[in-house]
Amino acid sequence: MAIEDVLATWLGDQRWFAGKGQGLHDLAIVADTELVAGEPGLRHLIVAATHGTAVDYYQILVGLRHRLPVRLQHVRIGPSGDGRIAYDALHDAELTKTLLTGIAAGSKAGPLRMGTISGTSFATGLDSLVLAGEQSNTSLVFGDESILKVFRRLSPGPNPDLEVTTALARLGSEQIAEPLGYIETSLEGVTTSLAILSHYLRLATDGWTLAATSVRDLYARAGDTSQTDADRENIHAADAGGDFAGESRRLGIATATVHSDLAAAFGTEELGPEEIVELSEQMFRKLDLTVAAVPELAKHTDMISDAYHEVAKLRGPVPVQRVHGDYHLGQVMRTESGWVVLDFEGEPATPLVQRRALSSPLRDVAGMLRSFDYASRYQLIGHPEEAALSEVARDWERRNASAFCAGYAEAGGLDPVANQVLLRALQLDKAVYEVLYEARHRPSWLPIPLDSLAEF
Ligand SMILES: Nc1ncnc2c1ncn2[C@@H]1O[C@H](COP(=O)(O)OP(=O)(O)O)[C@@H](O)[C@H]1O
Ligand SMILES: O=P(O)(O)O[C@H]1O[C@H](CO)[C@@H](O[C@H]2O[C@H](CO)[C@@H](O)[C@H](O)[C@H]2O)[C@H](O)[C@H]1O
Repeated sequence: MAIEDVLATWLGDQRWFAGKGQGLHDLAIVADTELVAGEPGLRHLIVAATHGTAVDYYQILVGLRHRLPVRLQHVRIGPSGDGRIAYDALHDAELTKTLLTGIAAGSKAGPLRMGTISGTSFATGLDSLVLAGEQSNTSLVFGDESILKVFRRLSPGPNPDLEVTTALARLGSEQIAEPLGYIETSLEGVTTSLAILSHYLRLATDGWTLAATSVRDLYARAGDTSQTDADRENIHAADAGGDFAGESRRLGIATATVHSDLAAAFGTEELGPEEIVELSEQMFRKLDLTVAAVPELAKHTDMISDAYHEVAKLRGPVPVQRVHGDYHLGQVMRTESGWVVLDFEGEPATPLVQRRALSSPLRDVAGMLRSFDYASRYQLIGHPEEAALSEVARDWERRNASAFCAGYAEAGGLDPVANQVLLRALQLDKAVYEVLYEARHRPSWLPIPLDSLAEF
C-alpha cells in the first residue's frame, strides 16, 4: 500500500480531522522534511487532504521504527514503505525533544523555521507528555515547564493565537500564558505557524472542570432522594457548596480586561448600517449551510431568523475589535492569581480571514454564555433524574451567566444587558455552529445545542 493511502486511512479517523462525515477522497504529500535520521527516525509531513470539494492541509509528525514498542502501539499509522512502521511521533518523547531544542536554538530544517519570542527563555532536554483530552490540536507538556501546541489542520497565514498572545505579552497582560517560541513554514507562499510553545500553567485548572464540579455538587444535592420533595425543590444554585458565581464574575472581569488589551493592541472600528446588514447576512448564510447538513435544526429556523432580522434593523454604530472568537469554559484556566485565557485561534472551522477580522466583543460574551448552558446540561444527558433537575440546571445557568455579564460590564466591557438584540443573535449564531460541530464530532452531545434552541 502506498504511504499516502496509509496516511489517508489514519487521518480520516483522527478526532481533529475536519472532513468528518464527508470521507477522505485523496491525500498528497506537499512537504516532507527529515528531522531525525536513523532509528527512531522523524519526518515532518504536510499533506493536502481532499474531502468533498474541500482541500485541507494537515501537519503530521511521523516517527519511524523497525519495531514499535508497546507504549507506542496505540499511535501506529501503518507500514512506511521502507520496511519500518510509521506512527504518530508526537507521542514519542525520544523524538519530541528535537522540537524543543530546535526552537531554543532557532534551527532551520528544509522549509521549517524554529525560533524563540525575544526576551524569553525556557528549559530544554525535558521529556514530553501528550495532554489528555486532545481536541482540535495536539499539545505536548515538557516537564511541567512549557507546552507545545502542535496545529493539526493548517491554514496558510499567521496563526491568530501566536499573533495575539505575542501582542498581549508586549502589553504586559496577566491574562495570557506567555508565548515562548514557535515553529513555522511557508505554505502557499505565506508564513504559516505550525506550533506554538508557551509557558505551562502548572497549578491551574480549566474553567470547564471547575464549572462541572459546581454543577455536579448541585445535582447531587437536588437529586438526593433521601430528602423530601419539598426540601429538594428548595435547593438553588446559590446555596450549593460549589457555587461558581464568584468565579463567573471574576471571569467576566478578566474577559473585559482581555478585550480592552486587544483593543489597545489591534485597534477598534465601528460597523455602519451596511456592515450591520452584512453581519446579519453572514449569520443567515451559516444557518442555511447548517440546516442543509443537520436537518434537525430546521424546526428552529423561524425563531433564529427573527433574531437575525432584528440585527439587520439595528441602528447606531456597533463597536468591533479583535476578539477571542471561540470563547468557552475549556479555554480559560483558573491560576493561583486569577483567570488566564488560552487559544486565541478562533473557531477551527472558520476561514482564517474571518477569524482575524474585527468582530463584536459580545461574540465572546455569547460564547461564554453558551458554555454555561453546556455546563448546566451535559451532566443531564441520560441522567435518571433529568426532568426533575432541569429547573435547577436553568437556575445554575442563569445565575452564572448574569454574574459573568455583571463582572464584564463592571470592568468596562460593553454592557450585555443593554445590547440584548445583538447578544441574543450572537448566542444563536454560536448555537448553530455548535449544532454542526456536535453533529460532526460528538453526535451524542447534539441534543445540547438543539434542546437549548428549543428553549430560546
Ligand atoms: N499554557 C497552558 N498551561 C496549562 N494548560 C494548558 C495550557 N495551554 C493549554 N492547556 C490545556 O490544554 C487544553 C487545550 O488547549 P487549547 O489551546 O484550547 O487547544 P485546542 O485548540 O486543541 O482546544 C486546555 O483546555 C488546557 O487544559
Ligand atoms: O476547544 P476547541 O478550539 O477545539 O473548540 C471546539 O471544541 C469545543 C469542545 O471541546 C467546542 O465547544 C463546545 O463544547 C464545550 C464543552 O465541551 C462548551 O463549553 C462550548 O460552549 C461549546 O461550544 C467548540 O465550540 C469547538 O470550536
